[in-house]
Amino acid sequence: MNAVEVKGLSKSYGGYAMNDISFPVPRGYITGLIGPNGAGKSTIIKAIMGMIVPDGGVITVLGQNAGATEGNYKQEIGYISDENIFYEYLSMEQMKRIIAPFYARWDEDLYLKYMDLFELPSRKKIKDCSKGMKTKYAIALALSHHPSLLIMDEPTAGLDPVFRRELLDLLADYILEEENTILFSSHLTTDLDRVADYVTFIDRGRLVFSDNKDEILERYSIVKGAKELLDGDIRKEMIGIRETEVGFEGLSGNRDKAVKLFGDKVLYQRPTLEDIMYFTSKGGKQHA
Ligand SMILES: Nc1ncnc2c1ncn2[C@@H]1O[C@H](COP(=O)(O)OP(=O)(O)OP(=O)(O)O)[C@@H](O)[C@H]1O
Repeated sequence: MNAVEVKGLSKSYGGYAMNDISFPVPRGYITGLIGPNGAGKSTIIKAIMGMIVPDGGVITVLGQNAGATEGNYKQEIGYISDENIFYEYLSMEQMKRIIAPFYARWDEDLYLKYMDLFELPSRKKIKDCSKGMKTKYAIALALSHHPSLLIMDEPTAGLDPVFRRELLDLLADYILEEENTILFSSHLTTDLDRVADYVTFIDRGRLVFSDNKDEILERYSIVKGAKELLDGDIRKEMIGIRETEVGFEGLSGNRDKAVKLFGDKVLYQRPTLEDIMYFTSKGGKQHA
C-alpha cells in the first residue's frame, strides 16, 4: 500500500512547467525526492500538503485527497518545510503552545526529550535561532505528535555533519516503528544514498525515474575510458559525458547494454545518486 500517490501532477509558474508527474510513496519505507535547484521538489511537496492547488492531477495522501478539508489525516503527518513557517518573534516554547493543541496525539514528554537531545533552549526566540536550530526545532515538533507519515523538504540543508548523522539514525529508528513512512526531499543526495529505499528524481519539472534505489544503482553505471574511445557510439549511449585531459567519464542508463557494446575496453563503476543527478542534468543541457 502507498502512503502517498501522485498521479499526473502538473503545475506552471511563469517560465516553469511541471508536467504529468506520477510516483508512489510506499508505506513503511523512506522515499527520497531528488533533483537540482528549481527542479520542482518543493512544488510537489506543497501540492501533497494541500498548500498549493495543482493545474492538473490527483494526489492521495493516506487514502484522502490532498487538500481535503474534511477528515483529520493531517494529524498523521509530520511536516518539515524548507521555509520558516513559525512566528519569528515568539520563543520556541510559546510557538509550541500554539501548535501542540492542534494534535490529538501530542506527546509533551517526547517533545521535551527531543528539545533536550537537540540541545534547544526553549526560551530562545525563533528569530534568534540559527538555521540549524530552526530545523531541529521543526523536527522536534513534527515528531512529537506521533505522525505515521513524515514529509521533509530539504531537512539536512542547514545541518552540520554531526547532527545530520544523528538525524539519519533518528529516521532509521522512526521507520522501524510500525508502518511509518518518510518522504524526504534533498539536492544533497549523500544522505539519501545512505537511507532511502526508493528514489524519485525530478529534473526541470519532468520525472526522470521513480524506483527502488538499489535497482537504480544497479541499472546505471559510470563508464570510464581513454579519449580515443570517445566516438559517436559511446556518446549516443551516454546520458552525460565529462571529458578530462586523458579520457572521459560518463553515465550509462543501462549497464548490461554498455557491457555488451564496450566489453572490457572501458571501466564500469557503481554510481552514486549524485553522479546520476549530475550527468542527467548536465547531459540534458548539453544536448538541449
Ligand atoms: N509561488 C511561485 N511563484 C512563481 N514561481 C514559483 C513559485 N513557486 C515556485 N516557483 C518556481 O517553480 C520552480 C520550481 O521551484 P521549487 O521550489 O519547487 O524547486 P525545488 O526543486 O524545491 O528547488 P530548491 O532545491 O532550490 O529548493 C522554480 O523555477 C521556481 O522559481
